[in-house]
Amino acid sequence: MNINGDPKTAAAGSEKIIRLLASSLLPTRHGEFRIHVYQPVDETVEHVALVKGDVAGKDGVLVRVHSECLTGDVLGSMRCDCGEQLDAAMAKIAEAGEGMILYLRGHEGRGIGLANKIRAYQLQDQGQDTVEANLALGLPVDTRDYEVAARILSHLGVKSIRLMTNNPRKMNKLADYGVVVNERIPVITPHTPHNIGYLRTKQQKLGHMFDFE
Ligand SMILES: Nc1nc2c(ncn2[C@@H]2O[C@H](COP(=O)(O)OP(=O)(O)OP(=O)(O)O)[C@@H](O)[C@H]2O)c(=O)[nH]1
Ligand SMILES: [Zn+2]
Repeated sequence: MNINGDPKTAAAGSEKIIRLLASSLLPTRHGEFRIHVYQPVDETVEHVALVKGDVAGKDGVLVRVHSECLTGDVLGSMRCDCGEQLDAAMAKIAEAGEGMILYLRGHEGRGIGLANKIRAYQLQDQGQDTVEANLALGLPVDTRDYEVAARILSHLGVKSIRLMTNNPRKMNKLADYGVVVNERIPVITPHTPHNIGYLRTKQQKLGHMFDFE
């Protein structure tokens, strides 16, 4: 794999080439992490790896591959479970003393972007579910790609992971890029009247694994 994006080798294959742009310590509510900012060559989007402990050369590293959700992660929206999942994943990594969050930008709205996600919310307020709303807008249900996550894991020397997700398709998509996923660890957050419909649709139409009591 080409780590630093040497353009000479970029032409050799169709692999996405990533550059490590910057790194620093990052104290958080969940203790100290190291933040790395990556960017694929010829793209402007910046992705984040938030790492705790020494993960290089390790097997079974606890990993959350998190799709950016401005409304849930930053604004505390209760329409989805993203913000709480991110918090729960960081807490679990802190407890374990080792692991990482891969925060993928450009995944907003399962790939349709923020404005379209908000348009989809408007349709959901009129009775459509999260899948129907995307389709009604003439947009795909999920365009997310996980190659950059695989490249970052490889750059950081991670040998295999325990993936924190309720979405088995995410495991498969990472595996398609060569990531060895040893185990899926559920990230279940409490449901509320605001997100129960959304969670049920994810379970029924998108293959997410939840047990509703
Ligand atoms: N299009 C659309 N995107 C949404 C909606 N609600 C949340 N999202 C986006 O969905 C992404 C998260 O995907 P989810 O399907 O909730 O979960 P996942 O990442 O597939 O699976 P987990 O690992 O279990 O969280 C984030 O980028 C959110 O911005 C919605 O109603 N419509
Ligand atoms: Zn969300």
